[in-house]
Order: sequence, then structure tokens, then C-alpha cells
Amino acid sequence: MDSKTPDDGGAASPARAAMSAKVRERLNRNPMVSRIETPLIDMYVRHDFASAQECARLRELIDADAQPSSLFAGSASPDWRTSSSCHLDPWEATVEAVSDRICALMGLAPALGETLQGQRYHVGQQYKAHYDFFPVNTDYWPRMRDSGGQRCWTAMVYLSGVAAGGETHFPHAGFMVPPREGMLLVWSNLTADGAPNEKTAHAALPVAVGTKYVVTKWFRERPWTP
Ligand SMILES: O=C(O)CCC(=O)C(=O)O
Ligand SMILES: [Fe+2]
Repeated sequence: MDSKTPDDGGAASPARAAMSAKVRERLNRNPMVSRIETPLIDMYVRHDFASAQECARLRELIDADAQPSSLFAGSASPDWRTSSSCHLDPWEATVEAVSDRICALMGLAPALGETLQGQRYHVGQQYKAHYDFFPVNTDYWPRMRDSGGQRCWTAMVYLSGVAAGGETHFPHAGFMVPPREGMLLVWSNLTADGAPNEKTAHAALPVAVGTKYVVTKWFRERPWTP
């Protein structure tokens, strides 16, 4: 880090690299967790992470609260993210239990994690390709830098299966993940040196049949202070 660009979340960082390595090593040691074989992204899957009852409860909470999803870059085209979403109450019992288990599995302090976000996609709804890390050339980056810095890891639990469509598509890595109830998908948004990894671009493809529900938790490099 040079003094002209203090804490540039857009570049390599030993602190972010160390955080990534710690999580990676922990996930590699967990026999319940499988690594998705791609050299481009650190990505892992854990089946049956959330129970059917937990998924049902989280879907119910999302149905009660979801509003049309917002974007950081509010000027993007109106069909960019057509799902509905909400921030779930962190003190609700199921939200707290699932959130705590995500932190424990990853070995990350709960303070680093943003509130669990719920999201629902009806037929035809989607979230086009985007990054979960913050591009540092945006007007919102200074606020994000000061409220915990980069989003280093994404953890997402699928709360429903979908009969057709709705896959999470990683175009650079050349694969897609079909929603499966209870499955946790985890990936690093960074390269091994702690810089944003553009190969992590991903999209939620339009749902063709059914309704897709997910919860997502993003982990910052420093404690999240909204
Ligand atoms: O719903 C999905 O499959 C992906 C959601 C996503 O990328 C996000 O919420 O950032
Ligand atoms: Fe995303």
C-alpha cells in the first residue's frame, strides 16, 4: 500500500490475502465441504447445510419482508436485478442460527459479516452478471471502505430447488450451480494476493419454473459498521 492510495480495496493486500488463506485452509480441512474444481475462483459447496424447517422459515421471512431489490449502481438498466430482497432480522432465531453456523464453518468472526440478506426470484426474475466485491472507482466505495472495507467472501444458502432455470452462473469459470434446497455455496471474491478477482463475476439466471429463494452473507475485511 503506498501513501497516495491508502487502503486501496482495488489492489493486492497482505491482510486480505491472509484472511482468504485462513478461510480456504479451514474449508479444505472440512470433510463435509467440497471444493469446486476451478483454478479461477476459491469456491466450495456444502450440501444439507440448512434443514428443510430452516429453509421453510427463512422463505416465510423473505415472503413477509421482500421489496424490489436495489442496486448500488442505481443507474443500471431496470431489468438488471429483478428479484425482491430484504435484510433479515439478525435476532430472529433461525436467522441467527444459520448466520452463526456460516461464521463457524468459515472460521470468521461474526463481526465481519453483514446481516443475512434474503432474496426471492419469481419466474423470469434474475440478477445479471456482477461482482460482489466493491469496485473502488464508484462513488459508494469510500463509504464501504469506512464501514468494513472489501467484501472478501460470499456465502449463499439456497432455500429452494427450482424446477428449471435460476442457476448461479459463473461465466469466466464456465459453470453454473443449480439451486438445491439447503445447499451452501461459498466463494472468495479475491485472488490469492487479496485483490478483487474479476473472474468471480456471476449472475442469477432467470427462473423458468418455480420460485427461487436464497440468503446471502457477505464478509468484510474488517468489522462491518453499517
Ligand atoms: O441468486 C443467486 O444465485 C446469486 C445472488 C447474488 O449473486 C447476490 O445476491 O449477490
Ligand atoms: Fe452476487
